[in-house]
Amino acid sequence: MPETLIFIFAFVIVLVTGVALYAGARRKKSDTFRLDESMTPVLTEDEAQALEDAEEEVAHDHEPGDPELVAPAATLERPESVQSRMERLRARLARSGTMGKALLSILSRGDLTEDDWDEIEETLLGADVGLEASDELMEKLRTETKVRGTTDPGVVREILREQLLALIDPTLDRSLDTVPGIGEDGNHHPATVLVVGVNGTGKTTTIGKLGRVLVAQERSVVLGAADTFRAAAADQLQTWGERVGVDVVRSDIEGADPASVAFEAVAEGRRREADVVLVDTAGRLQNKAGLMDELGKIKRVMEKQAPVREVLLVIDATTGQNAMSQAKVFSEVVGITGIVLTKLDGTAKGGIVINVQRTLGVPVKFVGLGEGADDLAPFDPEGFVDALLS
Ligand SMILES: Nc1nc2c(ncn2[C@@H]2O[C@H](COP(=O)(O)OP(=O)(O)OP(=O)(O)O)[C@@H](O)[C@H]2O)c(=O)[nH]1
Repeated sequence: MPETLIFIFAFVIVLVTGVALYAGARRKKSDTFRLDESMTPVLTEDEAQALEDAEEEVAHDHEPGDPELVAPAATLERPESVQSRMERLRARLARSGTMGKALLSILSRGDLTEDDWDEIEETLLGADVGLEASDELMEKLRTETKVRGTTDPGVVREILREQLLALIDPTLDRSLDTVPGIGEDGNHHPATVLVVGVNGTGKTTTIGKLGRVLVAQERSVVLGAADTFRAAAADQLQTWGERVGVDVVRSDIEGADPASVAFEAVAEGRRREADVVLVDTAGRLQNKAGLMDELGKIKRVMEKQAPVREVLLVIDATTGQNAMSQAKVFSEVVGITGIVLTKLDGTAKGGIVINVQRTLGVPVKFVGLGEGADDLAPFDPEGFVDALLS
């Protein structure tokens, strides 16, 4: 009899545990849960004060429409490795390089006349290299071709390669700082990346693609949809996240405070000890003061949680001079640490790489080379120059 009782008791325990585990697993797979007080980590006194200040600043009330965390769906894609995408995208880079081939053909004529040099200048300006960099390059080419005194295509190619590479500066640090750290308070600080730029340049797409690069490198990522100006931008970001299992912090209210979403995204990154938090922004160029207020507030509020390690400016390579003036405004309102040049697949004006770097004094770190999910690659100066001259 006691054996029967023990058996019934054990059976009931197994049954109850099984039901609890099943319910937990279901919740994990499909819940979209709202951030609430119970998820706030234990904080030091200073930190609690800092969070309180930040929360005041973003009028953080946890009302309907406040930022919420959206978990990804179950079926995941495997993003392409960085090495493989660089090999695949090399041919697309060559399309932006008609400039290289045109220069080679003029320089190989030998005994260049002033008309030939005018043609070289036109080619450089036409490829968006910019006046200052074009003058500098022509000066170097004049000297080098004279010193080496040859029209041998191999030597001319070598001279042009050296000089283009010098202008792009292979010594610049093009890495993206994505290593998390521990703050002075002893808490986990994810590496946070703020992405800015004019609407339509490809910010949301770039964040989605960048998330995939990081997932391919086995980093844990949280996305923040702080482009609350356009509701579809958050949906778009969520779709990118869902494809590779990355969570998105977003608000359902169009026009919600973007700083509040950015704050919650970094807070969530801290809570789950994520490696990287990528934050999307709206970047309407209504006026410089408005932009400065908005981006300044977003950055300030994020920094209450963890230092903003990178501010990436996304520029559309097909918009030429317009892109340059937008870039200047953004770099004046928020310190830029790197440039992402998108749509390089859609232009023959690859010279903009040189122009934008010189104008802003920060390196191009990534290039967008198509609308495909893995059509983003780290910028490699040597590969770029070789593609221009191939
Ligand atoms: N060909 C090509 N298209 C790109 C590239 N990057 C982005 N796009 C396209 O550019 C368009 C705009 O991209 P979004 O990511 O929505 O731009 P956004 O800057 O976030 O725009 P807002 O949300 O309005 O601020 C989309 O159709 C993208 O597919 C690229 O490298 N090459």
